[in-house]
Amino acid sequence: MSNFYGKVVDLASDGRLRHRDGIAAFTITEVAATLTVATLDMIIGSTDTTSTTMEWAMTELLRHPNKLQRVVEELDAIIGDQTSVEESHLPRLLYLEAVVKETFRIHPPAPLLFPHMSSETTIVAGYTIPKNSNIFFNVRAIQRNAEFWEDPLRFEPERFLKDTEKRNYTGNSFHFFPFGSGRRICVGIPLAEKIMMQILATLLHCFKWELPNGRIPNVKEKLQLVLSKAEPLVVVPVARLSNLMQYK
Ligand code: HEM
Repeated sequence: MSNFYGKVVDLASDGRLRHRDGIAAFTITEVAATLTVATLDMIIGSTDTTSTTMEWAMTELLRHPNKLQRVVEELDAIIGDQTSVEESHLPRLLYLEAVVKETFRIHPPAPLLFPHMSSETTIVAGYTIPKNSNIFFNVRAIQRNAEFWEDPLRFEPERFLKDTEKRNYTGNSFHFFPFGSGRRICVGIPLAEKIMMQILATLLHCFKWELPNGRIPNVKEKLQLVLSKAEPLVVVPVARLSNLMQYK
């Protein structure tokens, strides 16, 4: 993934990045080719990951009505029913943020991150990893490991309300890193975070979500490009705001 960023890093690190008047220089062909790849990276990296996580978050909330109720109460307290969700509301939606993080913990869209390669032979926990090995980090297994997480399969957003400094997306905690870590960490984190919060807040603020025949959605997974739901979530939206102008 992301040959553009890789190319810049590689050229810079082995001194091949040309400079003109002190500014890094590329030919027009390099710019066109790398921008195409970078744009594809952005589209592939951003669409399925966010839409899948949205579906998982809704699934978990519908399976846990008391958590859903807490989100709705927070939205009502902070936004009310006379206005729509604005970007300025998002930093105050702390419980919703915890819901998003807990969703990323249990259902990381990229369960093995993206493949990495060892640049030299190294020993980790007594195992020798030869140079040029393909390495996959099983972040899904780590984030469900009972050694690091109490009752790891339970959907419990409250765990992210404590210790918020450590439990963030920076990749500095090796118990929670759905966006990867280090120099190839996802470049879209701020955007992904905002999209998730804005869309989920809007969906849950504007509508009450009902399950056809009251059927509780299951959590069966299917590994495609991302780790998605095996069966799509089917829900029925019902308007819940008294101010109908909000739906125009
Ligand atoms: C739910 C949302 C997202 C998740 C879970 C996610 C996850 C990831 C992961 C796991 C990586 C690889 C990190 C590694 O191997 O260490 C990555 C890389 C990347 N992501 Fe995302 N991503 C998301 C959204 C986005 C968005 C919104 C964009 C762009 C607008 C984006 C663009 C990229 C790019 C360009 C890379 C490659 C960075 C590099 O190789 O240097 N992603 N992402």
